[in-house]
Amino acid sequence: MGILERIKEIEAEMARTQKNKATEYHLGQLKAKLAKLRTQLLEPPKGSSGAGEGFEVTKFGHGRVALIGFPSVGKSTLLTLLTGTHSEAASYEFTTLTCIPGIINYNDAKIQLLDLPGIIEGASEGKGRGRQVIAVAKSSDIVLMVLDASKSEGHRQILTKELEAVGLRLNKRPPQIYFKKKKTGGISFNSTCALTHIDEKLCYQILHEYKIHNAEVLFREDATVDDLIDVIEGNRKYMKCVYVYNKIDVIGIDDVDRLARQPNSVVISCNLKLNLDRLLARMWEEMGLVRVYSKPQGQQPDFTDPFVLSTDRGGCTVEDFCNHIHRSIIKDLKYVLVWGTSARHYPQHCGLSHNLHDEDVVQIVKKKEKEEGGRGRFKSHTTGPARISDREKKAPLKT
Ligand SMILES: Nc1nc2c(ncn2[C@@H]2O[C@H](COP(=O)(O)OP(=O)(O)OP(=O)(O)O)[C@@H](O)[C@H]2O)c(=O)[nH]1
Ligand SMILES: [K+]
Ligand SMILES: [Mg+2]
Repeated sequence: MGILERIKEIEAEMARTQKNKATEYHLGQLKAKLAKLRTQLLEPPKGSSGAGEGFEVTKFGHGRVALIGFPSVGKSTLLTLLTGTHSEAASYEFTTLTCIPGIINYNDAKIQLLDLPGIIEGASEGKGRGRQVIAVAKSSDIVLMVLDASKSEGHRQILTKELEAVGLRLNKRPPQIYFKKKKTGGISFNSTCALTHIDEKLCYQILHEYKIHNAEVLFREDATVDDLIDVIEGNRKYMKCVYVYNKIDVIGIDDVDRLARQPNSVVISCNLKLNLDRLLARMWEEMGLVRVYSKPQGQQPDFTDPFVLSTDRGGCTVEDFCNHIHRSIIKDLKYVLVWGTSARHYPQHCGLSHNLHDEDVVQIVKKKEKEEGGRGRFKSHTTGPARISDREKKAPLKT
């Protein structure tokens, strides 16, 4: 029997099993079996790179955003509007058949936006180009789930389920479960709080399903069986997702209002170019990018050309910033001077572990160099965090 048939069989068995205390262990075991099969399904066929023809797009810019949605919700129309790169749009389904990249210039950063074919229910099991599309989504920093505001609200759940089936977790944080495989010693099971979804026996049973007989498990929250399986599998990807309801031009104002109030949602109309600026701002927020402007001694920082750091990729400390410029900088570094919201006073002398904020200005002071005086626009006696205003960015920084 193939993997897909076995998945179907287990799903059918789960559907006909009543949920109660007596079936809890059996259902837990089925969940673990299902998760194992889905992981197997994700392994690329032997001899292939995994991406598939038309989907191998090189990463570009400071971040990558994927457009995921059912066919004809307006993904290509949106890409064309936001990036200026033309992607064919039409009223028939599956107009887009490959991955089409475009670039958004926002806040002096470059963000790669990817248009993708529409996906449908069953995509995670290989329907349509579902597997390739989801692989691209996984390679992104955030997902924009594009939905047709005039269609069923169930679409959001269907797509979320498809993405979850391949190990994507949207707008969730990893479960607070410590898990470590051991060579000997059996299973040690502990928790720091009361557990209402799982007990020692069920935990053992799931570990047994994975043929794990020696391990340390510590629950730091009231987690579920699904959470435990996620931690054991260890291959889950936790991503931010913004739900983008397009085509609000064809629905009533009450419905627009209701959709706009859903969590993590933005309502737009590509046809009327409505609310696209809000969508970009939201995308920027979720990406958590940090722009740092480098200030050479005695000169103005270049406010048009930031170094862009990311908490998810690499981190945002002074050390990360230095390494971003050049690996050799750290060995000659004495300290850095920081202006911006991360500084307690201007300029603050900071070491490698200092966390930088978006729009900070940093001057590197090398071991031999003399530091710059505290005079000028960002005075050293300035107290409290303050954003460097747009006006200050434009005005010359006296040094
Ligand atoms: N009323 C309305 N129609 C829109 C809007 N945006 C896009 N459309 C229309 O929706 C249809 C589908 O648009 P596409 O951009 O091709 O959608 P898609 O999601 O890329 O579709 P596939 O590539 O087939 O998955 C086209 O006829 C668009 O003109 C909108 O804001 N309002
Ligand atoms: K279409
Ligand atoms: Mg399209």
